[in-house]
Amino acid sequence: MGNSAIEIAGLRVVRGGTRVIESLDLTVPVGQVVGLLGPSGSGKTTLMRAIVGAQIVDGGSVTVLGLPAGSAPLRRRIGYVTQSPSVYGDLTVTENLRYAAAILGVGADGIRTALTEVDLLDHADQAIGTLSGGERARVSLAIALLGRPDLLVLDEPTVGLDPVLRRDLWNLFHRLASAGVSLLVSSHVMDEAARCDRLVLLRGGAVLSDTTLDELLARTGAPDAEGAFLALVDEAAARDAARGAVA
Ligand SMILES: Nc1ncnc2c1ncn2[C@@H]1O[C@H](COP(=O)(O)OP(=O)(O)OP(=O)(O)O)[C@@H](O)[C@H]1O
Repeated sequence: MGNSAIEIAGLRVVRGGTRVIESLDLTVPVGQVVGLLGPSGSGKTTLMRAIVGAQIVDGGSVTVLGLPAGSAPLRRRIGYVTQSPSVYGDLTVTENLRYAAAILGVGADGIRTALTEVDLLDHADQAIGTLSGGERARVSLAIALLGRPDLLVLDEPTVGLDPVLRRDLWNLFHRLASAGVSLLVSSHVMDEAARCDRLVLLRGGAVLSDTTLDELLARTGAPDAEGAFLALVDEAAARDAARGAVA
């Protein structure tokens, strides 16, 4: 697997007859927090689905932890949190974790560790339906952490969270990365870019840029990630227009 958690070459995805991703190449290094940023509809969720093996792909290769995406041995090694996580509202936090833990063969200690990591021990016996949105989001993350995954794929995990919780979660992501976990975290909140080791900017199903925030700011001369992203979008649109003029 070398130093890459994810290697994607020439990925092509068609959904509902629409070409959503066209020839996408991407490398996600091991032990880093990589942000996947881009406007609504740019293909973030589709790309994540392809990485976790939940998306039929039409071409290219997706290699995850050295294995083809979707391989059975990867199931335990990847933690995936979707935008609408499925937890059982009438069960308690612990009961939900116990259910997932039984599938993964994880014991009571593992449940306690996961709850501690997301700071939910105080809510362990509370029914999911009575939790706040932020608490519920952390239950999903705790479930994803249960199998001690090598790769975490998190689809907008901080949506709707207050600034304190968002900061705490990003601190947790970096603690996990320091322990060797690789994280791919999508967001369309550009101020979260500053918290990532690397940034992948998507537009129209293609990678517009894959670099560090510092390099991105230096390259575009923009004051922040949002400005840099807009500069790159304008640059790409100008290129598209020039190509159209030649054709
Ligand atoms: N089943 C489908 N049929 C047709 N088009 C689809 C289907 N699923 C997704 N798409 C289209 O694929 C594109 C990418 O969707 P995707 O959910 O990956 O974007 P996203 O970047 O995650 O968006 P958001 O930030 O809003 O969650 C969108 O234009 C969407 O409308």
